[in-house]
Amino acid sequence: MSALLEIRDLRKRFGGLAVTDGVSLALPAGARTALIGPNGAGKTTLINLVTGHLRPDAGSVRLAGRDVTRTPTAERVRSGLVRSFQVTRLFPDLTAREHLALAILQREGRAGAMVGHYERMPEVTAEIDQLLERLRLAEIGRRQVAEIAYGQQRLLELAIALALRPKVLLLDEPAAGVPQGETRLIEEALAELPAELAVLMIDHDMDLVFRFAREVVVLAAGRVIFTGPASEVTSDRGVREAYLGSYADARPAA
Ligand SMILES: Nc1ncnc2c1ncn2[C@@H]1O[C@H](COP(=O)(O)OP(=O)(O)OP(=O)(O)O)[C@@H](O)[C@H]1O
Repeated sequence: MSALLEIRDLRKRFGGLAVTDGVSLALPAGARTALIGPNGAGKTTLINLVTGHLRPDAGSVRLAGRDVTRTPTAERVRSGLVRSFQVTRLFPDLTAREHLALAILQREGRAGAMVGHYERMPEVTAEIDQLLERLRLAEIGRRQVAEIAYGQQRLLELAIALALRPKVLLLDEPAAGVPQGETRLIEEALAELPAELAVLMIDHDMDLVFRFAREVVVLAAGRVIFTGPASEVTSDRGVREAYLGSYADARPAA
């Protein structure tokens, strides 16, 4: 089957620096791929090129076979290319339910101004209930974001992303900043993502990477230096020496 997300020979320079230097990768349906690499390797830039927040100098991005290299971000989202919202993009005085109503209305192409009336839309409230249940957030649905724990805010980001019905989901350090006791809930939510969804996750936490990802892509100085099964990344000499440091002896969870 052809890839849901296909990146071909993508290039981006900032001044004299080739930050994305001929990157190609493909995610089929159901992919669980981690994008790792040292600070400054170009991970965030690559994600920004894929979402359309940045424009590449060369190369292409295809979504479900369609070239979206020049497509505006909002249209990519509507086509199923979704990046998880960051906590910093949540509205502190809106409730979790209101955030999900906004995402659902946006997906349906209905005006955000209707969010004040969403409780009178049974199909919207039913979907909100389902999403909250799925992310174990049912109890805090009516609380303002400012009042809920940070781990719950990160679960809400995932719920919002799922409300947009993604085909491809890009996750930027989904558990970063979450206190130890709450990371299990995030990992459970990640483990329960729809099977057919293609997921690309950036993370520095190698324990999380090994538990989540089946495939790992290692980026260094803007180039892919390894693509392969998570079980093989730590035995790759170049990756071991240059990029995993103290994790070089780690092994994927059985
Ligand atoms: N808008 C920009 N203008 C100029 N240089 C930039 C810009 N954005 C990123 N860079 C540079 O590009 C390189 C790659 O940055 P990027 O943030 O993509 O790396 P990263 O792998 O995500 O790093 P980290 O793990 O620290 O988040 C860095 O050297 C950074 O300074």
